[in-house]
Amino acid sequence: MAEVSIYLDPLSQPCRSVYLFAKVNKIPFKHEALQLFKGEHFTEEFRKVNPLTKVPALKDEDFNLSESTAILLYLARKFNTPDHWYPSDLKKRARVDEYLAWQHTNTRPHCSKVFWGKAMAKLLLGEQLCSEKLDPILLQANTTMTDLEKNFLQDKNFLAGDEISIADLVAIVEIMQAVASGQDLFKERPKLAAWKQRVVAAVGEELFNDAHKEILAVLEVKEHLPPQLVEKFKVKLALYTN
Ligand SMILES: N[C@@H](CCC(=O)N[C@@H](CS)C(=O)NCC(=O)O)C(=O)O
Repeated sequence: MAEVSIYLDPLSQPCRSVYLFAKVNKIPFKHEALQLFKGEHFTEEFRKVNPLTKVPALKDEDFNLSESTAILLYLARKFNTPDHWYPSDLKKRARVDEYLAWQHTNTRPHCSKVFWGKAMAKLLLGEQLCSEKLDPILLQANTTMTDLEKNFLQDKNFLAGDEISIADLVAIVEIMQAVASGQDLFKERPKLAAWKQRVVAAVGEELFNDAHKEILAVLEVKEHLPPQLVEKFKVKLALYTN
């Protein structure tokens, strides 16, 4: 049986959740490293794997799959990972599904906007967005953190129950994107910070740090981005943070 190929760039938060999940579960896979900052996701070769030109993407023989949450569930089912990641119990599974659905319009865009408004703006324009634009973005991200704590984490160890699940991986990587831009969303949130430590312990500190080392150094990126990419990114920044 041929190995599954997974296309990843660690600067991408959904790539990190897939990477963490595959590694912590010792899933054998061919790591296809793509660099978004070099525009490597626009090659003809990658378009054949994912015509949407986004990472992560998976290739399993003649089967191609995009979307991190679909990829996570595919890997969980194909490799029959321990039950706690995506519980077979109806209600426990529904809790994971509930978070995976919610995050698409909450944690994901709201933390990502912090990253674009701070880190990407610095890389593209030399400085973070003005406070008139950034303040509402930060307010939205903080409101989402409150919702996450109150409605999902509550008094449990992890977001969907007392054991770690796919929901925790999908959440932590998004929050870390804001942290990497210099916005520590865990600050003054001891409950959320304690949850983060439990997630780190569950996946292993070494693996967690390995997955996050590039994004945590993103502000030190000195290399020049290809000019066509800078133009694309500037359009996204303007649209995304308006
Ligand atoms: N909903 C998708 C999001 C994928 C996505 O937006 N990936 C970004 C990196 S975080 C990407 O590949 N961006 C490249 C581009 O838009 O040019 C998932 O969860 O996999």
